[in-house]
Amino acid sequence: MSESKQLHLALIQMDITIGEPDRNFARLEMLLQEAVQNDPKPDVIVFPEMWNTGYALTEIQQLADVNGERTKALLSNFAKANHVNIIGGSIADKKEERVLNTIYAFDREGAEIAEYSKIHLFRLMDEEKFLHSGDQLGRFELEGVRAGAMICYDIRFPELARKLALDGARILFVPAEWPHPRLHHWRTLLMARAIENQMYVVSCNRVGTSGTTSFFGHSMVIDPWGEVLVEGDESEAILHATIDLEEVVRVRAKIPVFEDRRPHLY
Ligand SMILES: NC(=O)CCC(=O)C(=O)O
Repeated sequence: MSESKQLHLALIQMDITIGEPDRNFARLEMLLQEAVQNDPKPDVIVFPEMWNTGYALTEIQQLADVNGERTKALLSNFAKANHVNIIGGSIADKKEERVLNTIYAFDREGAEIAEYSKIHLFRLMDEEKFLHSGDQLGRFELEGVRAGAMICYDIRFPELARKLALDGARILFVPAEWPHPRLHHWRTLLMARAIENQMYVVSCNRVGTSGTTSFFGHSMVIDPWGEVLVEGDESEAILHATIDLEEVVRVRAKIPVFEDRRPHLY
């Protein structure tokens, strides 16, 4: 029987004010302080996609965080001061003249453990007109366990999640700004990624509205058997769940999907 490896998670399902990074930084700092007051204290905190600017794409060149410096300073300092891992949602960050949609993650000592820029840009929200796509996978180690990161629209690409799982990921983080009317797609795709890869999926979606677009939250933690451990509604909230990463090993032993694959046929 394997030992358990528990992690307490906090998902900050926040509203985002479009085009106002100062307000969003202030709001996030307040919610981070609230998240670490929970009993049990979280081991990992996660938040949504593009939380610094929202989809202010026509002004994104001016608003994006240059080299992610402001974001990295806040998240690294907070992680170290509170001895907590942070999977920092994603931000609009500017590298030279290019704006990307990037996750920065930090360990309990405040050291950067991951940087992943969204690979698949979402045309329905004009991302491809204003953003550049990343060209690296979101692979990293969290508390000695392999983990993966994808951003929002990326979850429509099962090959990407499978690649991360084949590389050993036991937990997949998914920050998002996923709006109505596609709640059914959001829930089904996240559950499929968890069940088919027999891994934890930790998704954090924003709430609130931007113009005529309304974001539904429904952040979820899904276990490797496909059970939903926690799910938000449409209001701002900090969601908590405790996971046991050894459950991935148990589920993979019960139905050995990874041993039964026959990739030479497909
Ligand atoms: N921000 C996004 O990538 C949104 C993706 C989305 O809404 C979808 O349906 O896919």
